[in-house]
Amino acid sequence: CGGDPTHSHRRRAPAVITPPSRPLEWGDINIIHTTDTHGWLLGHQKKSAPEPNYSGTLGDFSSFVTHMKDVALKKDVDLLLVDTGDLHDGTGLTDGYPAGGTDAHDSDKFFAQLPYDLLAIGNHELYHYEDTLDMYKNFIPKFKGRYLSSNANITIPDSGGKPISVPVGNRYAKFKTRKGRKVTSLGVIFDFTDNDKGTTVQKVQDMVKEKWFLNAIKDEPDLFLLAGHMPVQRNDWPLVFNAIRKIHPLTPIVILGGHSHVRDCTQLDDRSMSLESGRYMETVGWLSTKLDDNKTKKKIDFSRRYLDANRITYEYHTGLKQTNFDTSLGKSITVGLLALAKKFNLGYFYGTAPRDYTLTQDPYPSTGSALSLFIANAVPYALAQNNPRAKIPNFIIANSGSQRFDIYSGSFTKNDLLTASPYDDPFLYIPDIPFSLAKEVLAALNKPSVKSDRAELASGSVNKIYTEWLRDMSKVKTGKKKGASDTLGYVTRDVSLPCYLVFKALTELATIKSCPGDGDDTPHTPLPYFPVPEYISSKPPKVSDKTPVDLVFANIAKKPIIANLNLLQKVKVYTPLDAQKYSPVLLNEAIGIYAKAEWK
Ligand SMILES: Nc1ccn([C@@H]2O[C@H](COP(=O)(O)O)[C@@H](O)[C@H]2O)c(=O)n1
Repeated sequence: CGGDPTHSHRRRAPAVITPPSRPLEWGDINIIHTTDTHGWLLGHQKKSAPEPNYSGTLGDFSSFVTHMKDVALKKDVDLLLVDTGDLHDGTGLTDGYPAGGTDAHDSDKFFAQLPYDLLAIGNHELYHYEDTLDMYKNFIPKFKGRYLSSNANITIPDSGGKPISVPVGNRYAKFKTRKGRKVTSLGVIFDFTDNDKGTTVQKVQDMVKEKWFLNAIKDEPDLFLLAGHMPVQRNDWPLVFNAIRKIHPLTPIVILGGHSHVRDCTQLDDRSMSLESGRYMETVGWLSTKLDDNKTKKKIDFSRRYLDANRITYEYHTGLKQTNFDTSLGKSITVGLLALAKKFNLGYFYGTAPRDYTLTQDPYPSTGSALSLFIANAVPYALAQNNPRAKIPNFIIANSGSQRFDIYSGSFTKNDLLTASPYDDPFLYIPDIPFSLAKEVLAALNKPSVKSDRAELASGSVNKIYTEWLRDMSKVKTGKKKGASDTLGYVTRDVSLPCYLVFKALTELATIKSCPGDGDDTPHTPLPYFPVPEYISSKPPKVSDKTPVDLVFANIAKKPIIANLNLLQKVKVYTPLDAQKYSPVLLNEAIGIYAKAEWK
């Protein structure tokens, strides 16, 4: 396709699903891993490639897990199911609830029907206090001590009404597998700072000094199973890993990470493996290990695989067919999710999208860019409706991370709107900003900074890790023979970069080794990729640099915008109180309002 964004036959490719290339390798302990599911529980429903690769529903996944448990029984080995967070925010099933409801309250009931052995909290469980409270009261108790939040707390009233801060889930779990192996588990989240009032996140570097932590890791299990919402590269895993290694130099350690939405695998040493399994129910992770007697430093045998989440994959690995694959639980989960979609009116029709709009397969800005559609067309249109300030020139800034998924040509529904743009954030404005200053703020926000990896993650630029992964992938030559029919999809190279440098115990530098061999279960041809800035803006108004404009921005960008306004001028000190509500229209309504008017 030569990078030509208008030449889009690649996106209209027929919806074929390539089967896996080879059977899974089973060990003594085997793990199925999900992460960052973000409400994609009915799977990816669009017909354009690569969406059919990810078309399995949570019901299909449930049937898969049931059959895999049977295979494990026959092989007489252990099989564990683990999730590492971010169940909220991402589709109509989580975000399309009627007024007065709570995000993911209904979809979580389906998730809880799966036999998860271990779960960890994600940052999307902490953006809104009411979501965390709902998890605390209604979801977490269903997992009987296996939902972990080692460093995340919620404040609730005690029996006398006094506020107390308690772990949202459990700090750690110790359990025995079916085969009687002892497992010690933690559930750690990165140093997240955008959490809501009434929730707290303790820095990982402080958590590892806590008495409860040192007590929890004191006795040697057969396996340390560390689940956490934290990328397996460029983050704080080495802090937890090193604390354990100090006491247990030979015990196998498996790390299951998340948050940056990539497929990734690293090894912190020869007796450990760290796996991250993508996002949005696109990927199901597989990790297996053959244990030894923990007497020598020799390499432990690990394998890992990234499965495309579809029925062809599930049937292939369970040796079943269309006709005998579905379990009654699996079927009832899918039927229940479809009923929820109906109840939330997710088929509500806004208009017909005239083409595909993508986040990274088209350049920004361009007519095919979903970011351009949002910030240059939809937001200015939606915010101008019934707005007394509409005649005052404005410059609108949003974080590109606020847009979460592509829009495909054809029917554009409430579910499509919420997958593309799920956040119900308000737009704020600061009046009388000279236009030249407004432009400087945007430039400053997008300036590459020399932030530490930890600060980068805390500031939400995890999107950068994901897009860098897409960029690296788009350069991979798959070596496909002419005429071969690899479909579009992820082409993971865990060895794509020699090694990332990470901070080890905050002082020493250490290298992290990528996992050997090919991780993808199904071969693909990579998608085209174009870079995106972290912040995007509306088209500049046709005014002079001195003209005062309304600087309008998405609520989540308030802190960095005010900080930059104060860095770039000294006439006035801006505070959060200077930011006022610009319009009753919320971020997740803008494209719908535009589509209703423009996409007949
Ligand atoms: N209300 C919100 C919450 C988050 N964002 C943006 O989402 C990105 C983080 O999502 P992950 O799934 O990667 O954790 C990040 O770009 C946040 O700024 C938002 O825009 N509004």
